[in-house]
Amino acid sequence: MTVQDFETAARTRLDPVHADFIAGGAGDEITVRANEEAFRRLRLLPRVLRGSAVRTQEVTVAGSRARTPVLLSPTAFHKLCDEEGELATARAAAAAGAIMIVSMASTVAVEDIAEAARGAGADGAPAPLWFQLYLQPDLEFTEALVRRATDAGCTALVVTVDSPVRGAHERDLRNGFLDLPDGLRCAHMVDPHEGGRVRSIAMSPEISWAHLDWLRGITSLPILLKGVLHPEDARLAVRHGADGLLLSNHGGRQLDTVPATVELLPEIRAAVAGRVPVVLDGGVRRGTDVVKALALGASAVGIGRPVMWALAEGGEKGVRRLLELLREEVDQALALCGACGVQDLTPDLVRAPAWGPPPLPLPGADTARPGGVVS
Ligand SMILES: Cc1cc2nc3c(=O)[nH]c(=O)nc-3n(C[C@H](O)[C@H](O)[C@H](O)COP(=O)(O)O)c2cc1C
Ligand SMILES: CCCCC(=O)C(=O)O
Repeated sequence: MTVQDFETAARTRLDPVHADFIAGGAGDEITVRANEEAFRRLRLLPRVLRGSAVRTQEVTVAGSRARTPVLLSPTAFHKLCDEEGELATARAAAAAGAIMIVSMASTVAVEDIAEAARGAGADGAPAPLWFQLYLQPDLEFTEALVRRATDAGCTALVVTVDSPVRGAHERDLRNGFLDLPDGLRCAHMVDPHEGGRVRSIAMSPEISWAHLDWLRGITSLPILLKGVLHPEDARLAVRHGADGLLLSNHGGRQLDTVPATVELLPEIRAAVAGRVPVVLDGGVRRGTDVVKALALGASAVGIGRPVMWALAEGGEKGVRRLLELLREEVDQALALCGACGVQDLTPDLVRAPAWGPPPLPLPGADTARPGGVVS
């Protein structure tokens, strides 16, 4: 019945160590909880008598058209949840017309995921696939991977920039979950030049804006930055040619105690001033969460853990059901808000507690947003 039900069901099927890997976050998991709590604290203020009989959920983000504003954020290791792994996920996403962001740490290669998605797209239309990248200090390797994703038909790159080092996942440390089980590997990290040796993904503190400039120079695909939280970095991202932001705190898995993403959305939107789309992920569990984020200016929202739970609970069918459920809930919320589609969702439909920017103005920041009503 609900997105949260998938977690309960999945836990009866998953190795508890793997369930902890999925559910867990960094440190005290303060940010993990904050993401969901922030959505619960927001209130919707609907409009009436607007004639909202015909409703659509279509969106276009960074040039990719989708039948739903809910996209699949990149999550690693789908074969922990289902034998078919990312193939099952891709078929379900394609059937729903949802954008799937393939993780660089996927257990199936992007070429095979693309083929599965092509076979399952509704109305013969290819479902958009994006590719998530951790920029590797080995630029030759990174460039080869970008080519692979491009040749496989991915229509955007999502560069994760919140991981100069890996977050401290204490559940995994306690459980001794430090490596993939035998037989599973990161499909993109197998090096054909080195006899099939599997490289590890480097989370590298040396990565800087210069690397982004380099990436901008080698690809014409749209580039979205995932994990920008500071408004000044949002401005810098635009200046460095980013085509969009995925406003994310990695589901609370990197720096603990950062704010909930939906709390930051108005500030980040103000910083980019409409120049690039902002997608949000973190804690989206209900159709009303989707509507709140869209009303506050997100172009789409991503879900991470729910996809893993649904995959563990019912494979491809599970993920299909998850996406259907969210479609139904979003449709219901749109109707009740008097909206025919995403374009009708405006900030006045949301009442927010007084979050607001820090007490001292940021240099150059737009500080004209008082607490209270978001407008
Ligand atoms: C099990 C798991 C694996 C993840 N793997 C990746 C990854 O490979 N790359 C990445 O950029 N983000 C990764 N993330 C973060 C997600 O893309 C996303 O930001 C987060 O899960 C959204 O929050 P939610 O789980 O509350 O929906 C992962 C998250 C989880 C839970
Ligand atoms: C190298 C795997 C990265 C997975 C990840 O990003 C996460 O677990 O949050």
